[in-house]
Amino acid sequence: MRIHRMLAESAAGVLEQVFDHGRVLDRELDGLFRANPKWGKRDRGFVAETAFEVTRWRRAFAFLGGDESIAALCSVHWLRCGFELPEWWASHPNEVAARDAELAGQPRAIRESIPDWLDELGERELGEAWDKEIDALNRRAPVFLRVNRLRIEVDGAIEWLHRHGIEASRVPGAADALVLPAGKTVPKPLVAEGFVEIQDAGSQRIAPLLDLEPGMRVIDACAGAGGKALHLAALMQGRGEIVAMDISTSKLSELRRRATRAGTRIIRTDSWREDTLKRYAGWADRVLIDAPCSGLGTLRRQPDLKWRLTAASLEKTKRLQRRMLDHYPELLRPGGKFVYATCSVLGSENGGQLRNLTERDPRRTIEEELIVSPAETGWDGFYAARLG
Ligand SMILES: C[S@@+](CC[C@H](N)C(=O)[O-])C[C@H]1O[C@@H](n2cnc3c(N)ncnc32)[C@H](O)[C@@H]1O
Repeated sequence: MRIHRMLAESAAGVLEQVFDHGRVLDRELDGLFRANPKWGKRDRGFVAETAFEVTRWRRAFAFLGGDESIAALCSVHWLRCGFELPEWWASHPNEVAARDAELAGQPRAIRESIPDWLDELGERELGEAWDKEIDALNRRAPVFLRVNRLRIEVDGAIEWLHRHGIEASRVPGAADALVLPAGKTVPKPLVAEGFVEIQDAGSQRIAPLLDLEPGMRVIDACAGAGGKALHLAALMQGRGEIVAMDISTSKLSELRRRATRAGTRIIRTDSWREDTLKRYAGWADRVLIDAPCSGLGTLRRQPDLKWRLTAASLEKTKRLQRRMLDHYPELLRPGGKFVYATCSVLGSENGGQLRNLTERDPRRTIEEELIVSPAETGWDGFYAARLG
């Protein structure tokens, strides 16, 4: 197999942005593909796969190639995929295959390609379980869909996808979820029809924890582009009121677009302002705090996170989580309930935060707790708990 020069250089350019300038991998690839609309599916696939796999296996590939440069890391990836390295490419590492056998004997941080500080933190917080969780978080994730039950039933969705040549299967443990075969996805125009949303099965476990009833008033306090808000609307069968809040107005406009597509009219967006807490105090039956977090549970889909995250940024995020837990429950009416959720596998962002809260505020009690382990489920890692 031959490597096309422009594609190889483009992949290396993306990696330079990610590794040297802390940019977000997905966004860099999106920008690149928008700037090169003539690239075919295979071209885009080659660039995306190179960028993702080199990001995921940065340290292991540096060990295999004996060189940390982006050119060498790409070479290792291509050699392992069976490509011939072109003579114009800057790096031609030797003995990659021979060093493969030695990789298994390297420290976990190298084998699993994570920064040392993060490996130490994972072990401190998860103990023995860290080994299998980080292994699971380094696997490639399949695409999961959530069937939009406002528009179609699960069997109907399987049938509809089949008619479009996509074989989807049910996911035990996640009622509205479907999974696609490895490497398959749903083309954008099909998603635009509103019958399904792309959403990991682990993420689909969060909204049901709110214990909703049609007609309730719900605040999704960190709604982002609405992955969970749309699910809440479906669970409420289109009856009641959902106020989707976020500090990002651009995410909320994306949410409005998705809500229209999904055929729900009960979601209203309202970006956080100084007086938001006061205006909505005591208003909601349910509040979802889907807090900003390290995102470590989603490393399969965002391997660049591990190179951007720092101990200092993690501490800052935890302080924000704590502030949210101190104030956002004020949005509840007396007797209302809230769910705190993260896509992290770290106890200190999850149960640790809630145990601190219940010590600070004895009125709060944990009613139900959910831990989604990537190693046990093959889904992204999530944590959620409902508090009364
Ligand atoms: C985990 S993401 C939410 C994902 C979203 N709920 C979903 O299911 O797609 C966390 C969100 O919190 C937002 N955020 C950050 N700081 C915030 C704050 N102080 N108050 C409310 N939202 C905030 C971020 O913009 C981000 O969209």
